[in-house]
Amino acid sequence: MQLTRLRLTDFRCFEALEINPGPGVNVITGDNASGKTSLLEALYILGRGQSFRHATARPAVREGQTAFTVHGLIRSGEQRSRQLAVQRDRRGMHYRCDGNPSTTRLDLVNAFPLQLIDPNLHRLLEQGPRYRRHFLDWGVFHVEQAFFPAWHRYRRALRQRNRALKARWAKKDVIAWDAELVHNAEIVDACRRAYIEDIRRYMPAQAERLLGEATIAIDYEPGWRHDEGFGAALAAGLDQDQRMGFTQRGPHRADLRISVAETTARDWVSRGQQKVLTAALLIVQARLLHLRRGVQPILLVDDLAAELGPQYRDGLAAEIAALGGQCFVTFLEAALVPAALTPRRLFHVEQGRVTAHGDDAC
Ligand SMILES: Nc1ncnc2c1ncn2[C@@H]1O[C@H](COP(=O)(O)OP(=O)(O)OP(=O)(O)O)[C@@H](O)[C@H]1O
Repeated sequence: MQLTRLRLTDFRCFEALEINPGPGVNVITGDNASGKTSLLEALYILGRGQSFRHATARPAVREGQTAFTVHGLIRSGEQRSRQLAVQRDRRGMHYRCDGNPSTTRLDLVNAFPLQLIDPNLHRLLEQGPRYRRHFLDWGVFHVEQAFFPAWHRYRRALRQRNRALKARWAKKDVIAWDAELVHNAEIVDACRRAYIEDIRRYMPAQAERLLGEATIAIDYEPGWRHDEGFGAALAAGLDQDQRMGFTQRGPHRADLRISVAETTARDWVSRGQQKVLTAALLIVQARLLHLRRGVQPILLVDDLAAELGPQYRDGLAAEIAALGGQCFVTFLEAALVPAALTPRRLFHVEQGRVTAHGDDAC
């Protein structure tokens, strides 16, 4: 998988920009506030249909304008290139794949799998379960075919059940959704378990290489008590659900407990180590996607050098390079780029303009 062209219009500090990234390592350099993270944000929007900086992509519209567009040309193996486009205007987000409007951002997610390693990575370990579910489900979505349809049906049934609970409908109207919930929850749960098994298989070696510590435990909490089936858990929680007005158990409450040397990761490791541990998890996900689907996701790495000493920085750089896929890595200046990430193409950003250097740079 390779992004061969990126075109931006009125995106943050970029009025109009076109770059042709190279196949392997693409390094983006520039002073503070020059636009490096904005470039990664544009790529992220192309692959996820949303920003990683804000809840909405609206702040990314260039000041004084009403809309931005991000266009990308993607080449995947021998297949023909695909064109992806995202526009944000006053009415909201619009997605196009190969010129056809798309009502959901899932077409982008499918067509352009990408992972982000940024200075906020530690949230995965430190903050609420939402971040860990997001991490888990990105991988499960790409690798386990049965996951998404079941997850979609589960969420639809959950919305209906919660509506019935909120409106204080009779018990029979609430439990009318339980069979649909249980059927789909079991599929979602089985997909997540299978995926976690794969992560557990590859994580110790990855963590050993990056952190010098292989005793990593990843415990999966499905969202209800392990010793009972989901149907029984829903029945047991019905009275409480009625009091609270929503469904409290289920795969929508799943979480991961990540421990290092038998201590919860967020208590064990420094900020730098948290960054490396989380990066190790994302790198394992990228490897799994390649192994299981033959797809090399694109890696976006913002400010690799932040909070990392030379040992971790060089180790992480070597692992990113060893993945062999396309990556975009930002640095304040070229002198800070670790040897392992010698770029195929280097983009220098200055005041909303980009100059390219490297093989066939244009
Ligand atoms: N909607 C917008 N319209 C115009 N300019 C914007 C908009 N949003 C942000 N900017 C400007 O774009 C510039 C790029 O910011 P960005 O965060 O991408 O820089 P950076 O190179 O990653 O910096 P750092 O190294 O400090 O993280 C900043 O000067 C910012 O003020």
